[in-house]
Amino acid sequence: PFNTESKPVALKDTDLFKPLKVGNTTVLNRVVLPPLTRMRAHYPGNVPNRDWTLEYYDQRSKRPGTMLITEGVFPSAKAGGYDNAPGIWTEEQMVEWKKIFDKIHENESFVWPQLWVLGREADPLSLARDGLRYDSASDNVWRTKEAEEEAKKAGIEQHGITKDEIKQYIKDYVQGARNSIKCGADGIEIHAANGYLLNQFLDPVSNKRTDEYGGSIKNRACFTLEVVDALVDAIGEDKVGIRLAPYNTNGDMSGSWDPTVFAHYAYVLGKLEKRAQAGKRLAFVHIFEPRVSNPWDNEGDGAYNGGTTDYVYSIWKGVVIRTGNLAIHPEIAKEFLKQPNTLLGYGRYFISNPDLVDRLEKGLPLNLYDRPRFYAMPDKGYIDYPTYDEAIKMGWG
Ligand SMILES: COC(=O)/C=C(\C#N)c1ccc(F)cc1
Repeated sequence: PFNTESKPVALKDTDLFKPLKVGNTTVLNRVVLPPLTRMRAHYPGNVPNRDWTLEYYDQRSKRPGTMLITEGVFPSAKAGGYDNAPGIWTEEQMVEWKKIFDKIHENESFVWPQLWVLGREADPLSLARDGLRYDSASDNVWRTKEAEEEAKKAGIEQHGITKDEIKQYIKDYVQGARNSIKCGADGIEIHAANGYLLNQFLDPVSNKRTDEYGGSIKNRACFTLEVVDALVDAIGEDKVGIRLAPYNTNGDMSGSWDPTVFAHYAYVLGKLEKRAQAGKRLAFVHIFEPRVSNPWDNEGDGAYNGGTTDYVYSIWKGVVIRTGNLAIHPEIAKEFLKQPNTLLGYGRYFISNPDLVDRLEKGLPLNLYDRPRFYAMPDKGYIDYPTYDEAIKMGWG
C-alpha cells in the first residue's frame, strides 16, 4: 500500500536533479541510498546473500548516476559481531561484492561500501563463541545493565583497547578500503556514527580513557582522525567519506543530552576542513540529521528539535550528505537543497521504493515499508517491493 499521510511533491525542478562531482564520480541526481543494515548475510562467513543481495542493489541503482552507500561492512572478523551482517575481508565475501559492484556500475551508478567496526554494540555472545574480544574505548563502561548481564553470562568482559590494538584496527580499516577498491568500489565511507567503535571514542559517555585517546575533545577525536589519515594515504582523499551523527542516541550515546558532545563534531569537521585546505579534501561528509536519533524509532518519533546541523556548512566547505526522515517531508528536502554541494540520503523509503529516485522526481506516492522485515532473514520485505508501475498494476493506490 502507498503512504497516504504526506502529499508527494515533484522535486524534478530542484537541485536534487542537478549533477554534482563526488570524489571521482559525477552523480546525475543527488538522491543517496544511505547505509542500511538489512541482516541478510549468510552465517557462518558473513557473506552477502548469494540469492538476494545482488538483486537488492541492482533494483536500487537502476536510475543512472545514483550514489549508493552499502550497508555496514566489517573490514575484519574482530570488527564484527553480528552473524548476519556482511564483511569484506575474505575472498568469498569479495567475490559476491565484486558481482554487486559490477552490476551497480552496469546501471551507470556508483557504490561506496561503509566500513563498520562495532565495538561495544557487537553481540558479546557471538564474539565469545568465536573467541574474539569484546572491545570498546574503555573497560566495562556498559551500554545498559542488560548488556552487562548478557556479557557476563557469556563470560566476556568489555575491553578498553590498547594503543597497539587501535593501530591494528586502523590496519583493518585500510585492508577493508583496499579490498573495497579491489572489488571495484568508487570509494568508502568511514562509519563514525550511531554508537559504534569510533563513536564510542568520540563520546565522553563511553570514553573514560586517560591516555592520548581520552580526556578531551581533541583526544577523543584522535582515533577517528587517524583512521581518516590512514585511509587517505591508502586510497586517496577523493575515495574517502565519513559519516557523523552529532545527535545520535543509538548504542546509548549521549545525543543531545550532554550539550558538550555536539562540540566534538565541530572539532572533527574543523580538522577535516584544515586537511582539505592543505590539499586533502574528503569526497564527502555524511550527516545523520537530528530528525532521527535512533533507527528503531518510527517515522518522526525521537526527533530532536532543539538544534540543527546547519552549522556544518559554517565549517566544512565540501560535499555534504544529509539523511534523516526526509521522504515524507519534501518541504524540508527543498530547504536542505538550498545549500550548495548537498546530497540527500533517504533510508527507510528507499527500502520500500526501489524506484525512489523516479518517484521523488515526479512526486509519485511512496510504498509503505514493513518495519518488522528491516532486519529479518527472508527475502520478503527485501527484494519484493514493487516499482510504481508494478504497484499500479497490482491495484495499489
Ligand atoms: C550500519 O550502520 C548502522 O548504523 C547500523 C545500524 C544502526 N544504527 C543498525 C540498525 C539496526 C540493526 F539491527 C543493526 C544495525
